[in-house]
Amino acid sequence: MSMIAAFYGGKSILITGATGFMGKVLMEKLFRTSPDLKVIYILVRPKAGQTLQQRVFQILNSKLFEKVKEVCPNVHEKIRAIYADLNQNDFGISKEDMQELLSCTNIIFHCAATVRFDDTLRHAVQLNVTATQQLLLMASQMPKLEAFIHISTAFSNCNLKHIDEVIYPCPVEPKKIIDSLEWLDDAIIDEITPKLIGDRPNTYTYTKALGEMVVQQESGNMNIAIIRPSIVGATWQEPFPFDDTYLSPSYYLRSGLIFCAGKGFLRAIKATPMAVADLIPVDTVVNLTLAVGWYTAVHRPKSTLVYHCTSGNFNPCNWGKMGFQILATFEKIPLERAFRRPYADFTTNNFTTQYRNAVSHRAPAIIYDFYLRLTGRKPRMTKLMNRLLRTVSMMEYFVNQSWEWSTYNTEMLMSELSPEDQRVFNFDVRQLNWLEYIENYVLGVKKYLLKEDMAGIPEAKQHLKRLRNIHYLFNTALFLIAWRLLIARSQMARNVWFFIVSFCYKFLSYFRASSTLKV
Ligand SMILES: CCCCCCCCCCCCCCCCCCCC(=O)SCCNC(=O)CCNC(=O)[C@H](O)C(C)(C)COP(=O)(O)OP(=O)(O)OC[C@H]1O[C@@H](n2cnc3c(N)ncnc32)[C@H](O)[C@@H]1OP(=O)(O)O
Ligand SMILES: NC(=O)C1=CN([C@@H]2O[C@H](COP(=O)(O)OP(=O)(O)OC[C@H]3O[C@@H](n4cnc5c(N)ncnc54)[C@H](OP(=O)(O)O)[C@@H]3O)[C@@H](O)[C@H]2O)C=CC1
Repeated sequence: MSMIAAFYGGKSILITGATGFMGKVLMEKLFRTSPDLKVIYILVRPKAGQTLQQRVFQILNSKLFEKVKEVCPNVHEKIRAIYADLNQNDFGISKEDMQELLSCTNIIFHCAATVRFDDTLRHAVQLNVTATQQLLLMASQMPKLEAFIHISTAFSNCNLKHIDEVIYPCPVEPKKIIDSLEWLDDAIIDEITPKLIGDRPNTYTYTKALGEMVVQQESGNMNIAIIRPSIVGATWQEPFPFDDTYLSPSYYLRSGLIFCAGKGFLRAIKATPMAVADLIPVDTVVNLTLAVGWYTAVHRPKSTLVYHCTSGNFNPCNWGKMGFQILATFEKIPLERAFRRPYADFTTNNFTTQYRNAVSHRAPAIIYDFYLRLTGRKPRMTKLMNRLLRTVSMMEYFVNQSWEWSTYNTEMLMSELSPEDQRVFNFDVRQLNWLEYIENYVLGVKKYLLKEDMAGIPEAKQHLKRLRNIHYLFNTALFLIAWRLLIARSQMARNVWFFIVSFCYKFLSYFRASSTLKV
């Protein structure tokens, strides 16, 4: 019997960010392994014209929850969606709901955040720092609270090369930042943002570091733990390999890029092939999170423990290997109607990157838009390409260096688990087979995101052959035009040309004469 699963039985659990990438997988695992839990409160806001109930309905009816419905048929009765907007004071939660949350909650998993790299400092602080502070204040008034688990990121201290499982101080106190944002106007905030974030690449990593400081400062006598996952990717094993049925900004930077590589939109990136690609499957992160929730509540460590949830030190994979495997999979199972043949050119040089962007990305987009215009359609490729290149430039920081995360606490926790818990809540990434994982990822993009049928593979392969022929034809035509222009202008080029032509002529004459002799 799993001790962790039993621990969550009968518990009232509060999850923020339950509609997000990680939150959904966390909820799914909780229901699947502890169907006798009492209730999961989720703090949700209406979004994209959908009410809270519609959002919950959509989640429960997604493929992700298929297995849950078998083991927990009354799952819809056990989810209690509470209106909450983390940007508002007291999250805009009604008095009755707040009363219920305060008096019943046993465990909190705080997943909500803005994960966008391009968010303004004001918004990122509001969500990743102020909201965390408010939630801790709420938690401190919960008499039945057993553990508060805060999800941070392994990149909160990405300005360091070696990162320990400790909370590092930031030069400016979070409280001072929160206070000053109240009276500073947006233009001034934009101006001081680069100075504040210092050697971090974006507001996301900076505000996640501030969030950790807030957790430390406001922990009081609560049992708190922090989890720092690296780059969270699709599921590895559970509930089934690869799930990406979620709409979230993380999608754009994972499956979105794989999609662009498969379609041939993205053919070159500035990335260091030997740098570690510290991807971690979302089910691994969720398993560790649930194990940490149990350990923190039951063992009540004296201080706030930080757990790194990374793959690099256990089972490293580098960007070169990842790119190669993505391409190898697209060779076997190509996407339908690709724009160009998939190709991955990794370069670390700025000039080559600029050149590649111009020749491999922008020029084909412009030519294609010209074709669309000619055929009376709306051009769209250049806009798409600019957006893609902007995204790729934002990830350059993360794909051109490696970090070293210590994992003492994570390893300690692993050793504390019973063999059954190690199996049910497996977070040992040493068992991960990267080639298989990446292949499933690519397959998932094709099957679940693009909803492409495997029966279309022969046609997709034919299409790639046509693209290759067009590519050869185009390059030959380009070469001949360039050569023709050169011959018209340079005597030396003409001499070389005559030399080649006469050489070929002599060779052919010799070949014809010798074959006549044989006959
Ligand atoms: C040469 C080829 C080589 C092969 C390529 C290899 C690819 C390898 C894949 C591995 C990924 C590598 C990751 C790099 C390192 C990241 C390090 C991360 C560290 C962290 O802690 S990350 C924390 C999480 N944060 C993120 O992951 C990034 C967050 N995302 C963003 O900040 C923004 O998305 C971004 C990147 C700034 C782009 O912004 P924008 O251009 O504004 O686009 P949107 O996000 O608004 O979305 C675009 C568009 O797509 C729609 N969308 C989103 N999800 C889905 C979905 N699941 N299905 C369908 N459509 C989706 C979204 O609604 C938008 O549509 P619109 O109609 O509104 O335009
Ligand atoms: N994805 C990754 O690669 C990594 C993620 N992390 C951390 O993991 C956690 C979860 O990330 P992930 O699931 O990817 O993020 P998502 O963007 O997928 O989900 C964010 C969640 O926060 C909610 N949220 C955002 N703003 C508000 C608001 N104003 N009020 C109420 N809810 C709000 C979203 O709700 P809504 O659906 O309404 O927008 C959504 O449920 C975050 O703390 C992140 O920092 C750490 C490392 C890597």
